[in-house]
Amino acid sequence: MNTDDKLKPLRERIDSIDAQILDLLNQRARVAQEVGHVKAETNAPVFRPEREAQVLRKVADRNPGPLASVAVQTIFREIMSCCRALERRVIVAYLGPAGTFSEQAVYKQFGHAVEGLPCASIDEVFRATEAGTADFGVVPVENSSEGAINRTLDLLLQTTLSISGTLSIPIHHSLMSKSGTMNGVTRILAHSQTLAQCQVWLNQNYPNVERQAIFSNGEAARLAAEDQTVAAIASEIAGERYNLGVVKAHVQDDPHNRTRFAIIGRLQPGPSGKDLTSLVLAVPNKAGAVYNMLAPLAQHGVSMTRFESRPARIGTWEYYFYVDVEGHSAEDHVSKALDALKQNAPFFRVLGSYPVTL
Ligand SMILES: C=C(O[C@@H]1C=C(C(=O)O)C=C[C@H]1O)C(=O)O
Repeated sequence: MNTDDKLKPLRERIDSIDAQILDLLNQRARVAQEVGHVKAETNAPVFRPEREAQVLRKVADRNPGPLASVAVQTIFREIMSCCRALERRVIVAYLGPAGTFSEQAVYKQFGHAVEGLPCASIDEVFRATEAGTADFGVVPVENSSEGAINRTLDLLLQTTLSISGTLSIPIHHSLMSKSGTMNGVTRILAHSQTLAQCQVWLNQNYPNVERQAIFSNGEAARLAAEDQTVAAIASEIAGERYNLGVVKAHVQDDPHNRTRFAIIGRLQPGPSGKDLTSLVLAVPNKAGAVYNMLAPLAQHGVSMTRFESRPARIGTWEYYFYVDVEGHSAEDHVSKALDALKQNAPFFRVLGSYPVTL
């Protein structure tokens, strides 16, 4: 038997399985439409991150292979995105233009059946979400090599929005230009964070080419497409969008470079069984204050997963502390710990409780 003869029955089996998958997908979609009708009657939120997190955890737990659990979750993320879009297409603001890592974060969290709303700054992402132009916003919170994104932390302090999720994505930067070479290039453009993340490599390889910080890597890529004297450092997705050639891939100094993003919105997700709570607080400037502030967490068996201090440039306090703890504020032990924290802290705000995702 030749190869084609051997493949024919296997392909027939795949065709018949595909027909069943298609049928099941549309059965699922029709149920999601019914969910949509129920929600519309009560004006209930379309996107329920705690439910989606549970669906994704369940498929990973049940997955017998040979497909990897992350692969199955990626597929189900998109299935849920399409089902959700039948209820209503959710609008998500992010730091634009298209092609930025923030846009990748939008798709990783919501799947591709959303309407992305590119914004010119982190401030504008908050504004568009607060004004209701967007249902949610996606903002960078911290980078593994460069630390906190201070503008986001400051805005989180003032906003009326809550955090309804966080996610982290690998950040791989490439040096790109229209010709795919550095011939004739006199300037390298990127966001200041990106230039900082690539500075050792740039010092070694292009010490004499001028570097210019601009508001986004996506914009750098767009400008490089228009100007032969400009190279951009950006994601390869941004490069593809603007038809750039890669001079050198992976030019970030840390190969494990990642950025964590927060989803902000008016929604306050319910408990999913595996959640985090983000809060911000301040303490008086005296000995032992931070120690005393955190004691209630240990007393109530609540683990802290993140602790970040930020000099207060706004408000009355010298430092604000951004703290993530395990659990949901609606859980008894967490709510008791938070009440006790509040007693010791002259400034205290829960930024949100939300499901843990990969
Ligand atoms: C179907 C629902 O609406 C959305 C879509 C979901 C899905 O496709 O499984 C899950 C949660 C919601 O974001 C629901 O709330 O159950």
